[in-house]
Amino acid sequence: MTTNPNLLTPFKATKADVESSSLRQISEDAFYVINEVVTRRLGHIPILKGDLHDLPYKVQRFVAEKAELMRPRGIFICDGSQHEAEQIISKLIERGMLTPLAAYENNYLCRTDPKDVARVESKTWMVTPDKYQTVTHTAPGAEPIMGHWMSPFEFGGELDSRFPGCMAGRIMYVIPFSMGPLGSPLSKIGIQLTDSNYVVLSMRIMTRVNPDVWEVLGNNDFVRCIHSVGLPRPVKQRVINHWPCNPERVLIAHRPSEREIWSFGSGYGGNSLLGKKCFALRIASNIAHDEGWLAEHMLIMGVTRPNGKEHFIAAAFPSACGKTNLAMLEPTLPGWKVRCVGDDIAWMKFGEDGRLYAINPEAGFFGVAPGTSNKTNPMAVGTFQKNSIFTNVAETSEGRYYWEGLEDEIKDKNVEITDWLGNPWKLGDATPAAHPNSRFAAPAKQCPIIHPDWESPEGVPIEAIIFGGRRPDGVPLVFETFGWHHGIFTGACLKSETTAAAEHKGKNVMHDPMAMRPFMGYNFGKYLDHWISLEKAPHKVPKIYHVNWFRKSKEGKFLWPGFGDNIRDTAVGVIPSQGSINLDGLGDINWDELMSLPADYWKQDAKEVRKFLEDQVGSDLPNEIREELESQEKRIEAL
Ligand SMILES: Nc1nc2c(ncn2[C@@H]2O[C@H](COP(=O)(O)OP(=O)(O)OP(=O)(O)O)[C@@H](O)[C@H]2O)c(=O)[nH]1
Ligand SMILES: O=C([O-])CC(=O)C(=O)O
Ligand SMILES: [Mn+2]
Repeated sequence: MTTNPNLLTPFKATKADVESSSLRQISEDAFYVINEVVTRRLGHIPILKGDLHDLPYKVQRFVAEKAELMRPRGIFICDGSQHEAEQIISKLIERGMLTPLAAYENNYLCRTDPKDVARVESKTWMVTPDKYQTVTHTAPGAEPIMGHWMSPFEFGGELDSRFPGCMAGRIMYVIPFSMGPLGSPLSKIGIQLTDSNYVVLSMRIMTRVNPDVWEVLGNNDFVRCIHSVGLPRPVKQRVINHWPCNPERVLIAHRPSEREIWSFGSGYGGNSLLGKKCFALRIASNIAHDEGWLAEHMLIMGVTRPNGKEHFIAAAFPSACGKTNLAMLEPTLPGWKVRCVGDDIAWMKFGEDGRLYAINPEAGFFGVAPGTSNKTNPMAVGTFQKNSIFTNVAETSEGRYYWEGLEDEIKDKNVEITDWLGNPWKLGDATPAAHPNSRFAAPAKQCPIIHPDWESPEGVPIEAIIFGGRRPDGVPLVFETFGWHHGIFTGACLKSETTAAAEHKGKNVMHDPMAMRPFMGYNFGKYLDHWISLEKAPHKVPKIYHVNWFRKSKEGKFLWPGFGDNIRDTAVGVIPSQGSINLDGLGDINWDELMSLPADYWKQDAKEVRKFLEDQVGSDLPNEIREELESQEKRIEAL
């Protein structure tokens, strides 16, 4: 394990920190009398499992001070074992929070409170002393969309009104986890405290939870993850579906320089599994900036060509825009093979040989359920046949999961279905059976096409980066960018239709630069500078492409079959000409409509892109990107 010097910086209290009682920490002096302090701080709180005094001192201190703050009825130190999971699962089945899906081995259904179904972007914050560490110098009147800043002072108040006593009557679980293979030079360790059993079970699938973490960690620093469902006992409001949460009081806040995450009020995936978006993207992008690497919202896949040569690709699409599906694609073209390394997050660092190496920091897939079927994504289906948790899907009376897209896989059309809300449901009903953002959490190692090197400590070498989104109009199926700067510019201009992955209503095409808009951990202008700075000797930067599987005809139909057909022969040139992409077996493809560049559309788009960059990145826009903007405008003007 290499030690990140930034993680070792002792806690520096600002004035606001000192004023916030939630942030008060055991002083460095107390460190040396830790046993005594830990014991005093814990007072009467019993340790239900594990021995706190066996853990590294910094962990003891963290656990003790947060237990003193949140006052759980007991502390449970997780070991991540199967036995531990089984104990928790049987308790939750008894309580009615989990339903076994009897048709499979060790698969469970969980229904949340219907108010807690997706990430809450409006309540997700970066807390930095200087506002411009988080957001760019936007034009007057423009509200920054990349990065959501809160001052430490305000944050102190928000914490104090939520966390003291918030775990009363509940157990505080201590989850040691590694993002990335334990001990890899690219991996990082976090400790999550949580009062949610669902989080414990899901973190076991999504990260590496293991007592070896304590040894690898030693006395180094770790990412501090504090999570509470925000409903201390005795509970005053009605708990729906045995899913405690506090939607009115949700807060997901990050202190990047302290490598600390505070999440309150939601039990849902991206808000509560703090290793994922909070750590592996928002905090890690800060660490990556300081250490010269990249933490991105990207899948990682290996594509083997008929000649036997394998190429690794990383691809960034916004939430619910097809990463899981592309990462596990089964090519319809004979002789091609895809193997999956990761489906959501890539940590990438240039190696000494100048190549860009990527690891998947996660250990599982937290994938969108609707639309996933044996027809569209048989490899995902193969992955979640056992040991998986399904959240907010429907179930059949035969003990199977059900969601939109599985209509053709139901053998008995009269089977009884219960929808995600727990109501009887039949095929053809107007309401959806599953929530559109319902998800499966499944261990990556169960994926039939998981890459043999997916846990390789040094990662896999990336040759190409793809950006993409849901663009119903104007944007061709695929194009290659002119080079590193033009590729970054293209990524910065990424747009996509909003989806059910967050609280946005309806389908609006929205900017989602680098597919990172909800996950930006620091100033987006500095982020672009960082990307630009990576092109230097001996780095061999990957080629950058843009794809759009989601273009629609005037009749509103997808022009491209998608899924398994998303891989075709290599395109030569910027936009491939007809005939250069193998379309065998695809039936009627309207090539001209799929690949056209409608001049009016692009002229309009160019104006909008300039306004977006000027408003949103303002004076932080790197010159290199401004130059790309100007050249692109000239090319579009000449269309
Ligand atoms: N038409 C069409 N739909 C697709 C395609 N790929 C994925 N989808 C659908 O888009 C939805 C989301 O796809 P995912 O692959 O789960 O998206 P993701 O990017 O991994 O999403 P996050 O986990 O939210 O980051 C699912 O309903 C898919 O069935 C495609 O090539 N064409
Ligand atoms: O964070 C989540 O809940 C799931 C996810 O991958 C995303 O939204 O991009
Ligand atoms: Mn995602």
